[in-house]
Formats: sequence, C-alpha cells, structure tokens
Amino acid sequence: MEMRNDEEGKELLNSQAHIWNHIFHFINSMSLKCAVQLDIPDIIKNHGRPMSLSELVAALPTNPSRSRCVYRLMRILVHSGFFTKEKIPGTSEEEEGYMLTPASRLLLKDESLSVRPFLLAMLDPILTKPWHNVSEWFQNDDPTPFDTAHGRTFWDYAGHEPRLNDFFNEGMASDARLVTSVVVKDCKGVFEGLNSLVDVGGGTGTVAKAIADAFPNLECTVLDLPHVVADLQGSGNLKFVGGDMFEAIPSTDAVLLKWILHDWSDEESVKILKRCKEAIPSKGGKVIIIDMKVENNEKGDDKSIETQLFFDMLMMILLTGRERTEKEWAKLFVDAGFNDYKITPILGLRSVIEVYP
Ligand SMILES: C[S@@+](CC[C@H](N)C(=O)[O-])C[C@H]1O[C@@H](n2cnc3c(N)ncnc32)[C@H](O)[C@@H]1O
Ligand SMILES: O=c1cc(-c2ccc(O)cc2)oc2c(O)c(O)ccc12
Repeated sequence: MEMRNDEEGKELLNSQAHIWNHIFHFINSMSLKCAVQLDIPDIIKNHGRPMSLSELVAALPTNPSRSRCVYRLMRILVHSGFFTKEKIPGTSEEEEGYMLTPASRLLLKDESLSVRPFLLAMLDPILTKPWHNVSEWFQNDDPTPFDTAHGRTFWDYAGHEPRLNDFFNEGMASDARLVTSVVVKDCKGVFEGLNSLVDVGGGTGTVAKAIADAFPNLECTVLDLPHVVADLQGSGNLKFVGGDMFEAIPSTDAVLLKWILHDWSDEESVKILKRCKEAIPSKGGKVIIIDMKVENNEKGDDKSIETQLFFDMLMMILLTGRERTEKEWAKLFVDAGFNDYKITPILGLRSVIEVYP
C-alpha cells in the first residue's frame, strides 16, 4: 500500500492503531485476571492506606526478581481505571501508593456484589476456548462454538465440572443480589396478590429467597437442573425442585424467568414460554421476565451499546441465545400464545417484563 498524501498517511496510521488496540484488547482482560488471581485488590484494601510498590511487592507471593514487573502490571491497571495512585500520608511528597477504585472494589472477595467469580469463569480456558472455534462453527452445524470446542452443551459441561458450576452459580448469585435489591424495593406491585411463584432456572435460589423473605405469604419454588439444586434445602415458604423446564413446570400463580430466555433461541424460548403458560391460571396468572431489552443499534460511543453487543456475542458463543429488542420479545409472546405484556425498565439495560395469558 503506497502513501499518497498527508491525509492518507494519517488515516493509515489511525487504522493501524485501531487494529493494534483491537488485537491487544485481551491484554487488559488478562492483566486484570492476573491481579485478581494474585489477590491484589484484597491486599490493597487490607493495607488500609495508599500502598507503595515495595509494600505491595512484599505482600505478594511473587518471586522478588519480579518487582519491576509488578510495577508494569499495576501501571496498565491504573491506566484502565482499576487502581489509582495517591500520595501516602506522612511520607515525602513524591511517594505515591496504590488505592482501589469503584471498579476494583467489585473484585474484592467478600464484596456481596462481587464480579470476581464471573471474571475468573469468563477468563478460564474452559470459557475462552470456544472463542477460538467461532469461524469453524460458522461452517459446521454444531449448536454453539462451546459445543464445537468441548463436544457438549454449556449446561452439560457445568453439570460435570464443579469449578465452572461453582464460579457460574456464585457469579449469578452476586448479580441476583443486585437485581433483587432493586426489584423487591421498587417493583413490589409485581408480586402483590400472588399466592405462589416458581422461579424457573432459579439457580441456587438467591432471588427466590429474597422474594420469599419480602413476601412471607407467597409460596416460592425454585426449579432448576437436578445437579444445581441437589444439595439445597428450602425452609419456610421456599422450596427447591430438580427438573427440566422444557418438560414441565409446577402449577403456580406466576413464573419468574430471570436471565433465562436470553440463553435460548426463539424456538426454544417459545417452548419454555408454552410450558409457563400451561403452569399458570389463564385468569390472574402471569410470567415475570427479568432480562435485557436492547435497542437495534450498533453505532455510537454509548458504553451500554458495547455491553449489549458483548452479551449478545456471549449468548451466541456459549449458548443458543440472543439479546432481544422489544419487537423481538413481543413476537415470542405472540408465538407462545400470550395476549399482552408490560415492560418496566429497572436497572441499566435490564427490565421487568410482565406477560399475561
Ligand atoms: C443464566 S442462569 C440464571 C440463574 C438465575 N435465574 C439468575 O438470574 O441468577 C440460567 C439457569 O438456568 C438453569 N437451566 C438450564 N437449563 C435448564 C433446564 N432445562 N431446566 C431448568 N433449569 C435450567 C441453569 O442451571 C441456570 O441456573
Ligand atoms: O457466562 C455468563 C456470564 C455472564 C456474566 C458475566 C459477567 C457479568 O458481570 C455478568 C454476567 O452472564 C451470563 C448469563 O446471564 C447467562 O444467562 C448465561 C451465561 C452467562
């Protein structure tokens, strides 16, 4: 390629930088994974004041010859907003130490809304391997790149690999704590008047437990795959049932589907919704969906557009699912035989969608 004038030269350099930044994006994720595996966020938090590089190196289980490399790791993570550098009180003016930011606080081990389990799961070779099989999958007829990489479905793999199962269920539970705190506080009306609720694909029961506690007269049941609920004990108005939502859902006034339908294709989602319709009364029954409603928009700098595109790709690579616009949600409801729906945005991209028979 020949450079013809200044404008073209500038464009060429910008294009090269654009490609380099895309090629090297994984360095941000992997540097963060390394910091989390070394427990750097917890070490800095426990230090209680800005932590100098030498204090950090001394607290880490690393080879002493790596101290300059710790500096380089921290430098990229300061740049990407996971740590800041602040003056250390009581030291000479130049001395600076590392502090947490709101983002690295969400990576602490004992933070109730911690994203740590998801970070470790997402960047584990089990879940990064399928990304190397995407072009192969485009040319074969496997259900997902995950199947191409591992020879079985995500849910089957999770049932046989406790590490993935534990990270995944822990990650889901921390997200469930965040969403439930909002739903139980701001969407009380959604559950009022109901006597029973089945949380289908309710995982380890974080959401159902919070709802059961907030509404003591509501009988709550978690239905999930047998390996997920095997060791879980219900109490009071909460119980756990092992089963398959494609086969049957226990009769109930309302079914809750939180982060379920985006895991599945339209055909599979219609099947699930039909099972839900069979489980609820045709008068007064409803399905309560908590999921993303996305905009049909791939342009723009808005961070939330990037998040929705990432989630949509994640659903394509690991599962057979997708993120949906309001029009796409409405088509699912009609195809499953429902008559009406109401969407209430609750948290960022996520909404409560009440669907009526
Ligand atoms: C993305 S997670 C959502 C968990 C929970 N609803 C939440 O939002 O925290 C999907 C859940 O569906 C469950 N699941 C997958 N296939 C299922 C099936 N055939 N029947 C019942 N549950 C299933 C998984 O075990 C998992 O707990
Ligand atoms: O495999 C996943 C991961 C997530 C996920 C990752 C990171 C976060 O901060 C939040 C969520 O979410 C998933 C999900 O909602 C799902 O239905 C299936 C798989 C995953």
